[in-house]
Amino acid sequence: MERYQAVIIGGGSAGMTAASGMASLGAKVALIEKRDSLGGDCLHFGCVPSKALIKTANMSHNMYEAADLLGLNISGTLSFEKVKNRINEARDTIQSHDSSDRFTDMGADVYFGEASFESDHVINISGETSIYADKVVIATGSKPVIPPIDGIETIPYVTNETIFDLPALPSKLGVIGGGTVGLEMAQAFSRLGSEVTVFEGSGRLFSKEDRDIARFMENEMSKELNIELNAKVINADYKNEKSVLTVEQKDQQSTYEFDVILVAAGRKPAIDSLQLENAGVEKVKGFIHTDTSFRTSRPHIFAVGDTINTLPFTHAAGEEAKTVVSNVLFGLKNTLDHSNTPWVTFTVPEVFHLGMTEQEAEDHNIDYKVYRAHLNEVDRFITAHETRGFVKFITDKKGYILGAHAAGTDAGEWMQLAVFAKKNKMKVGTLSRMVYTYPVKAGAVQKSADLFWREKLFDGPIPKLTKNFFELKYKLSNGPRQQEEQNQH
Ligand SMILES: Cc1cc2nc3c(=O)[nH]c(=O)nc-3n(C[C@H](O)[C@H](O)[C@H](O)COP(=O)(O)OP(=O)(O)OC[C@H]3O[C@@H](n4cnc5c(N)ncnc54)[C@H](O)[C@@H]3O)c2cc1C
Ligand SMILES: NC(=O)c1ccc[n+]([C@@H]2O[C@H](COP(=O)([O-])OP(=O)(O)OC[C@H]3O[C@@H](n4cnc5c(N)ncnc54)[C@H](O)[C@@H]3O)[C@@H](O)[C@H]2O)c1
Repeated sequence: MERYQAVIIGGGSAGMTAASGMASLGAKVALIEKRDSLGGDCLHFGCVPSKALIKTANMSHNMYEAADLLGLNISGTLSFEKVKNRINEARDTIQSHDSSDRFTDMGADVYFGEASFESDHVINISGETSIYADKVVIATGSKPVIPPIDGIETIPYVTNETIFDLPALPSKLGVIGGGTVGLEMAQAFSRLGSEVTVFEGSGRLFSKEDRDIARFMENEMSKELNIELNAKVINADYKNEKSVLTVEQKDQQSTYEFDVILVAAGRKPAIDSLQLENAGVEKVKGFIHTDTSFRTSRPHIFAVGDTINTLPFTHAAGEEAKTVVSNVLFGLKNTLDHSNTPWVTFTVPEVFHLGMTEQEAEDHNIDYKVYRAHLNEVDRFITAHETRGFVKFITDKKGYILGAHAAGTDAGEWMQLAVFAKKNKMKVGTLSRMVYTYPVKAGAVQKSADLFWREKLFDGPIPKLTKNFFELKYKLSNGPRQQEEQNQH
């Protein structure tokens, strides 16, 4: 049996990062992936195709909006095949960076097949090969949750794993779940021309966001989508090639008919086929349980990415995998603090999230301050006619950044500044004390940070003191001159 110093299960964002780190340090490493190529959910069915779709949908939407504004005529029908080509081109380009050859060149052995634990040190691959692992990293990601709706199995619903393969643009799309996947997809399809209805079981959208951002975004989304809140889908049926959903809302039942249903009701760790019980790895609430150094209940087995209950994002998975490299190879206990890990929801406007929301500051009884700027005060947004949105910094009473949140065009790009400042324990005022090129979108950060100094300079005792000082100075310099003038007369 081949023996490895580390075996990584799952060739997605986390697994590839861990494998390349360990192989680059010279360890004997195996990477196992159940699909026939590396890249994981992010590349094949997640971030990459969704962001390519969103960009294409926004291009089409903006073109119609511009034509309307500038008096142009646009004719023709959108080719969904061409939309898919753009998605596939993006995916193929990134896939080429994630080829198995790259890992083989680094010295890792790549196995394609489904891994499961035979024992705590022996991993079986598709019932064919078994390999021995001194240490194991589980990085098998997550999969969509299919809610227990009566008849759901009778309708040809899609998930993020199949929506990018639809043969045609649906004219009516129903989305079950108004979370990140649901809203990003719903808006993109709406912007391509589908009529989209989102059914959200809870009473609000953007529930993990700061309340002001969530309220603002809910309003923005309602301009383009039919949003049904507190909506419980209780039945699904397939009639005359249409999916019919029965929805309960405020004790009333209504039926809706769609060409396509997207199920976007959350995700769960993809760990069922691993046979964790053979290795003695414990789970809590369906996630693999780890300590802060990503060790599971078996200290030689580690878990990272979407399999554990941290932040379910590609960049979080990557950082966890980087942290685990030295823990696996050198027995260290490095930890990772996700309080400085941001996330972005790629709707229009985009939503940026870093750290504490105002409600979390309240809940923790923190004496906090809010510095807020609206995009309609920022020249770059005014010139682009993109003034919808705002920035909100939450700080402690001295001005140290606890959280930073924004909604606005490209917020995910220009708010990145806040991550640097927070990670380096800076006060919000520091973001004001640097020169911003005029006019840039990051001017919104400067505008909110300026308020820190404005408050210090103009709301405290300083204006009174300076007023007294200038009055005195004026008197002193004017007194002798007036006397001189009188003497001359
Ligand atoms: C539609 C959508 C859009 C998203 N957009 C973003 C975004 O814009 N930004 C962002 O940060 N995050 C985004 N995410 C989340 C992101 O995709 C995940 O957080 C990230 O992929 C998690 O990485 P991972 O390595 O843990 O899992 P994955 O990338 O899913 O990798 C797990 C790998 O393990 C393999 N595997 C599973 N079981 C086995 C087994 N038994 N044996 C061998 N291999 C196995 C799988 O085939 C897969 O390749 C999005 C998710 C979705 C669904
Ligand atoms: N831009 C990004 O970084 C990005 C994009 C997409 C996904 N993701 C990641 O993927 C994860 C999963 O996304 P998601 O949208 O699938 O999950 P989610 O947890 O964000 O949202 C699921 C939503 O579905 C609702 N829901 C659940 N069951 C329902 C039912 N039966 N009827 C109606 N509503 C129901 C929930 O109330 C929730 O609002 C996210 O947490 C996010 O981390 C990230």
